[in-house]
Amino acid sequence: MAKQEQPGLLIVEIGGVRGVLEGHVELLKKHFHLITMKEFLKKKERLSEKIKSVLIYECRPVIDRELLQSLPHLKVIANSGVGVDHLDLKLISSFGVKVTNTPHAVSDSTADIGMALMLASARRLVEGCQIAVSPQTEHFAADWLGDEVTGATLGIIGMGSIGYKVAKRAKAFEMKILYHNRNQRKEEEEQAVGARYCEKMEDLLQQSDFVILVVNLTPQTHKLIGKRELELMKPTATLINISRGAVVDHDALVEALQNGIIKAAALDVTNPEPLPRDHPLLKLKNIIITPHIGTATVQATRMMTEEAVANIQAVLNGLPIPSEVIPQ
Ligand SMILES: O=C(O)[C@H](O)CO
Repeated sequence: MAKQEQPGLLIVEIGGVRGVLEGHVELLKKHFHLITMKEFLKKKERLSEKIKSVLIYECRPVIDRELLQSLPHLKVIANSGVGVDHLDLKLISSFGVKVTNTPHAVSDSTADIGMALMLASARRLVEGCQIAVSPQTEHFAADWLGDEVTGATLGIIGMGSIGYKVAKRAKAFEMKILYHNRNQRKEEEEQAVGARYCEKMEDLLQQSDFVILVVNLTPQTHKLIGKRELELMKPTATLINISRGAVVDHDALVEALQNGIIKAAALDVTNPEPLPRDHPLLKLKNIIITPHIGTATVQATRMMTEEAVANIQAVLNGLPIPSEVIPQ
């Protein structure tokens, strides 16, 4: 019997910052015949009929009308990661192509980064580290004190799977938990972690010592946090962003941090990434910025690839899709 040909999976490249991790290639090869974008562009005529799925690794914007037109048998674009703001969902769906993402794989590692940023900011870890390693340091004494998160109020904006994992961690730190969700109250999660729902985001902003952003980037959440929202926050409060940079108005944030409207910020995401090297946010002392490393763990990246494979297989075999993204 002739060996059945593996379905062709188009990926951007292998390795480097845009590519599928080298360590995951074997796993993918078990299920698919891998075709890199470079190979595809060279042999478009021959390969376009063979490709049924595309794997987008992290948030690389490579899907446009021209590519979609050149893949007549494409069934699914599997996004490795939860955020799909880099994809034009309506355009993709108009080609009859499904989009999937990996919300389960990313939730623990991204929630961990949220906690890490909160703790690092509260205890001024980066400044402390600089004192400890500076050649100028003669004795270990900082002329400042940090804050404890125990007993403080954490406001979670966006109680999805990552927001809930943040809440579970915050409960273990004995924090008071508030949350706001645009559409849906999450009563089960509320009870499990003892969180209080704020129907109005304004109430959460006014009451929280730490505000963490865990929403998807959509036209509704673009610049969700601007001058007005920052002014509602306590002057002693810290803003943490682990969602997408564009959820926060950066000019308003610079102003708020410079003028003591809020105490500090800790961002794993900015707009753009990276920020231009002369951006005013990079010059402030009361900010911590990390380079979008929410999912940058061995475990999460592996699970992301596995979850993407499961999604693709479900689409190709006409089975229920574990994580389909439906255009709103
Ligand atoms: O969306 C996600 O899952 C992360 O930000 C990685 O891109």
